[in-house]
Amino acid sequence: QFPRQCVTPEGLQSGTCCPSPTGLPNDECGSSTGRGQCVSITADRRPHGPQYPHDGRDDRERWPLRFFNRTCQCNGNFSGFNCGRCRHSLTGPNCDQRVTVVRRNVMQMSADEKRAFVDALDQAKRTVHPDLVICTRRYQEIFGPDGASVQFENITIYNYFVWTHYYSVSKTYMGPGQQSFGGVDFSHEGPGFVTWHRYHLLQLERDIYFKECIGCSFPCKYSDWALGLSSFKKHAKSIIKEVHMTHTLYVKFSEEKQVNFTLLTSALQCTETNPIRRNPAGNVARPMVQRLPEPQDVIDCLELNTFDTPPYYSTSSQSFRNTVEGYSAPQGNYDPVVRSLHNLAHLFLNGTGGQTHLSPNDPIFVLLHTFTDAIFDEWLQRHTAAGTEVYPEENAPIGHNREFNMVPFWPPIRNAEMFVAAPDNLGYTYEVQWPTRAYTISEIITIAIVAVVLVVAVVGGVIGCAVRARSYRSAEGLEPLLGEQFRRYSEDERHASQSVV
Ligand SMILES: O=C(O)c1cc2cc(O)c(O)cc2[nH]1
Ligand SMILES: [Cu+2]
Repeated sequence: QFPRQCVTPEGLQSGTCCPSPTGLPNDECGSSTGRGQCVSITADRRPHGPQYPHDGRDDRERWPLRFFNRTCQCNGNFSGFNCGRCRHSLTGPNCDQRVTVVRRNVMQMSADEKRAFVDALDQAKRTVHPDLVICTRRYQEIFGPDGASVQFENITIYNYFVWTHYYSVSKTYMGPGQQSFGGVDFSHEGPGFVTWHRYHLLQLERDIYFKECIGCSFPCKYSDWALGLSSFKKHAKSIIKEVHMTHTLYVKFSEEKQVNFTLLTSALQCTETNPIRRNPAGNVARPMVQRLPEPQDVIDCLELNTFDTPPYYSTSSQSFRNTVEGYSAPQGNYDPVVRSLHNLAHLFLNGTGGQTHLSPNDPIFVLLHTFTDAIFDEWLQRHTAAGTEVYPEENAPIGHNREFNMVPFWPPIRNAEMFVAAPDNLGYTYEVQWPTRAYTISEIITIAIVAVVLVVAVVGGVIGCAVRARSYRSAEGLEPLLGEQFRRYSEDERHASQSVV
């Protein structure tokens, strides 16, 4: 989560992480070429919700101040931990060329395209992250006994994707012999769910194409998990087939053993032991999660106009966020036994993909979350007036306030920065055919009545005209012509006027 250059004992003691993109002296954050400068980090101070009552205990509070308090602030179109990259949607040596990538349905890709996608993920599983390393201890323990070493490790690009999710959901360590506190989640059960997972995917996309070049991209793919189980047999392009596609990946991944992180002691232990498990058909003991969401669920959820509602938690009702996350019914009403949309898609997998601390290990996570992000983006676009002010500024669960820096990303990035329509601001669009609402019975009846009335009116009008035209034509033979009438009238008038004179 921090740049390799910054995690030296001196770097951590100084609290400053402002590397140079060129490696030259006096060029922190590329300041010599005007790319950026080193500044103090601001972290959200607003109150968080009551779910987390242990302030002061967790390294992730007011992220990332426990580790660093100075970072690069990049100018103009530059971005990245050392201002050596471009902002999302820009590319080129001067970051002045716009790029937009299209995130497509994995089922509509050719076999070659699918293979390229799988290979890219597979390579990400084996390639060490070029910039970032992870801490394997709590802050208190990161300095070795000699003070000259620190506890950080290299990690591969895909495993970094797994680890960031794990770190964001892990429990708060409460001290030796004490049970960890589980009522904390920096990426789920709050408004930050959509913004956190959006950045998570963007970061994977960028890391896979870490050597930025014009025309290079690795757009995430999605799978439409809202096809519904009933559609499985009907749809040749069903999610089951796509599950098979990722099974290839699954085999490759399992050969290398999976990362399984467990917080057993104070240390963040990481062991690559378990294979990915996925067993949708074996969900028999859990009838509630034996189905997938239906297209109608997506339609209903997109019709919720309020982004989030107090308490901005997994108990919120009539909240678009809590509905797409899947803690309320698709129509928005909270029900503790309901699992819908995104959560239902996770739980349906019945295995690795259904457990928050492990789920990104299964690469289907990328497809699942890309579709979730597509729904979020569609909501943002349908609610174009939804500026960041509709995102709660305070009293959301810890980590979820609008200005909170999302844990554990580096450089610091606030929830608000991801609450923007992707095509204009983040350089990607979705190719999705959104389902449309079927008419209700009463609407069908209304439409039928209106149609009948219209037909009657039109037919009546036509008949009326025809009758009138006919009677007019038949009267033509009896009545004098207008010219004649006029002539006779004029003659009468002339006689009258002559008699007056
Ligand atoms: O129980 C749930 O609703 C549930 C499981 C699960 C796993 C996961 O990785 C998520 O991101 C969410 C989630 N919800
Ligand atoms: Cu998820």
